[in-house]
Amino acid sequence: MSDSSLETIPTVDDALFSARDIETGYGELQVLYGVDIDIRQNEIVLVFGPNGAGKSTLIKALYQRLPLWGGEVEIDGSDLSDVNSNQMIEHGIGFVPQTENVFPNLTVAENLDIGAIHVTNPESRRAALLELFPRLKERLMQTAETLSGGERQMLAMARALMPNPELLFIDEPSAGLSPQLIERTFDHIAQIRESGTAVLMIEQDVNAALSVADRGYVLEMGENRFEGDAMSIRESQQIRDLYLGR
Ligand SMILES: Nc1ncnc2c1ncn2[C@@H]1O[C@H](COP(=O)(O)OP(=O)(O)OP(=O)(O)O)[C@@H](O)[C@H]1O
Repeated sequence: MSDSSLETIPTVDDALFSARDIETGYGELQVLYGVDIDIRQNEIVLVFGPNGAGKSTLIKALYQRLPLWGGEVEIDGSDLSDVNSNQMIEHGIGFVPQTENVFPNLTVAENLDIGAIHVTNPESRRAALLELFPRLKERLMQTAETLSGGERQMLAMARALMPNPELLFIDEPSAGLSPQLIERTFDHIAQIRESGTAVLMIEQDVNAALSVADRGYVLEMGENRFEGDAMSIRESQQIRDLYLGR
């Protein structure tokens, strides 16, 4: 399949993060067949595609929550093949999973403190993040289980941002949120980029995600199908018909 209206960007030569030929799966089931992803500094990159394409599998593999069967992952030129997911933050990469991304019985403040494990100046970092997420400031002593869905998503992002990662992976930031909250969540993701953290996100609400993304990759049946800048994707009739029809 090809789409002449979509500009294909060859390998990015100034990438902060690069993944090449990623292969993985579950038991006997191979899900990814040689996927490539590049992320530049201060860039929001969106991965989208049909259900079952392997998007969540990809983000888990890139964060080493799933063993790689093949391929290479690098940040700032250093190889991450032998780095486990608990050490990823030491290499400047944070992760906001779709579920179980906060400690429900702990307060907002305690959740942020837990995110501060590798932070040299946690007080000033916390203050900076509460500026970014003022809603959390008003709820510091409230337990995470009592937050609304949107507030919980903010807390999950703030917690992952405490160590000031260079790159944040976010799995389905809009999952379960109302349209108004979806818009606010993507505004926050744009602010995260402004504050100096690049973002790789997977998102079903592609139109909303493209409003802030710089580039996007379409994944289909475990392979790269298209890649391009967000405007090319938005303007591609073929991509609209194939992937944005809902
Ligand atoms: N833990 C697992 N064990 C076995 N197979 C799995 C597991 N998780 C996912 N799969 C399979 O891997 C394939 C890709 O799933 P994945 O969740 O990565 O797709 P996705 O693109 O994120 O889909 P969706 O948009 O529906 O969330 C699917 O066929 C799925 O059934």
